[in-house]
Amino acid sequence: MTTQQDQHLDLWAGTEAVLFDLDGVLTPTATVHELAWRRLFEGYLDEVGAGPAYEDGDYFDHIDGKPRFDGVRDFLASRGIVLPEGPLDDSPENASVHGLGNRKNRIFTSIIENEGVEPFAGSVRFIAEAKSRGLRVAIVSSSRNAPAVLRAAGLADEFGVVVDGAAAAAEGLPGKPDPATYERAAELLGTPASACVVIEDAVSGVQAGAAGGFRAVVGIDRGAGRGALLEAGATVVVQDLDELL
Ligand SMILES: O=P(O)(O)OC[C@H]1O[C@@H](O)[C@H](O)[C@@H](O)[C@@H]1O
Repeated sequence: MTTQQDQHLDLWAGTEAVLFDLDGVLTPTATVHELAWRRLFEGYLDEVGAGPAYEDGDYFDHIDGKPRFDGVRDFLASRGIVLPEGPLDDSPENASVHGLGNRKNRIFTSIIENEGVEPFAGSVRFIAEAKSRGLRVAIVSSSRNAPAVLRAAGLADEFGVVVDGAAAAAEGLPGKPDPATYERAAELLGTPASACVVIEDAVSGVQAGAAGGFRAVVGIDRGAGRGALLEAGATVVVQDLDELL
């Protein structure tokens, strides 16, 4: 149980930019990631006969919000399994960190292609409100699929700055919970961290925002749990961005 409480937040006063996580914040794709990870690890644990079985909590405890291959490593570590890294483009059939990550990605992209992506209506309204107030906006996502998800959701033209998993890897930036990707987005927008608000749904992402000295971190509880997000350093926790309009 958390002892943390929401703090007072006057959202618009003193805010010059909003840095949005993508999956679970603007689009319901966090649940698609969650499902793809479940299918991957249920299949893998079954294949190698390792236990304990994959559970819902595993996603939030070891994977949520982190870059793809960190998610593979951290989940396997929870079961005491260490696999070779393999090459970045390792075959999804191979039992390596990159092979398993690529296997998960094959599952994720096939779900997105079949089902499409509809953004959260409250988040679309929030982006419009922020822009109408003259605020700068950026995406900071651990996902290498962020540009494709933004396109599928019809949001690609809204953001001039997108720091995604591929950009972070190319620049050698550590992933969430490290604040480096958020700091890079603030730098690209030309806005000091103290004037940026971070919006996140994952514990690792809230930790990244809290560690970066940003003006505020808004947590959206899409399953991680209100207490866990406050404990991780969220200034306030909401169920939907509509609540802040
Ligand atoms: O495998 P991808 O698309 O590069 O993304 C990895 C991660 O991307 C994040 O945005 C999700 O919140 C994670 O839970 C996910 O595992």
